[in-house]
Amino acid sequence: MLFQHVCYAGGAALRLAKDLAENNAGARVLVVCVDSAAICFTGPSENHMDRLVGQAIFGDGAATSIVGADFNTTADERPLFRMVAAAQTTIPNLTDALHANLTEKGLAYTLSPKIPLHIGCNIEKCMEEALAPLGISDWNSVFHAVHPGGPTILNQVEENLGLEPEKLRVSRDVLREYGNMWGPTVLFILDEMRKKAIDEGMATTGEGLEWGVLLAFGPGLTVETILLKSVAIY
Ligand SMILES: CC(C)(COP(=O)(O)OP(=O)(O)OC[C@H]1O[C@@H](n2cnc3c(N)ncnc32)[C@H](O)[C@@H]1OP(=O)(O)O)[C@@H](O)C(=O)NCCC(=O)NCCSC(=O)CC(=O)O
Repeated sequence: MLFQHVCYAGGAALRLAKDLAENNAGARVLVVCVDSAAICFTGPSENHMDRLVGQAIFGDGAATSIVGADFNTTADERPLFRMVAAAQTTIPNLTDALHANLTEKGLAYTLSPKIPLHIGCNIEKCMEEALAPLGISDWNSVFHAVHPGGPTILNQVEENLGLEPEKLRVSRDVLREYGNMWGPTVLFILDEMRKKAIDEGMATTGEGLEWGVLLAFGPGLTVETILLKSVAIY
């Protein structure tokens, strides 16, 4: 069980499930990702404006996913995305930017106003590490499932990667509809993305594209990066 992983839990759980599935022939791993922002609810404090920010954007969420390797078409199994590679990176010297401590009063967190900038400055390196083996350097040629830590974080990712506005539409839609649900958020985004692809008659689950990335951020600052391959929609 992974617990208290907060915002990058969805990426970490998928990465771990991928390892388990690939190393246990025939295994199907049920990922259950649940977070409740109630654990960090506090009254307003002039000394902790960041907690007001969290209370404004955080939401409760739960999502599940089944992860397997060597899927079985005869059993009517239909994969939605393939996780080709997964990595966790810690951006150095930023342990104070975002941290959460379990206390008697619940989860007490600190959000530096500079989190969006820190993520923005480091995001391209994560993209390069994930996509260089495929020779991809045009970030608009892939689909993006980006954890929407807040609107400014998405703006920074968009700006630093030179993304067209449409690229983060699903991340923005999920943030607007449900809030930042911490770990489950990226699973909501993958689900919305493949539903949107079906509704809009696209060729693949990844907005009609072949390759994509899942990016989840959290305390550390930690970045979970998963290289995804979409699946054709028939
Ligand atoms: C909170 C916002 C939605 C507000 O956006 P707006 O465009 O309305 O306004 P803004 O960014 O100019 O900020 C308005 C005022 O709030 C202040 N302000 C913003 N963030 C603050 C923070 N963390 N602590 C204290 N003050 C803060 C600004 O300095 C500014 O003050 P003044 O008016 O005095 O100039 C945005 O700033 C945002 O998306 N921030 C990122 C939130 C975040 O940290 N998410 C990570 C959650 S954890 C997570 O999900 C994991 C992860 O992502 O790593």
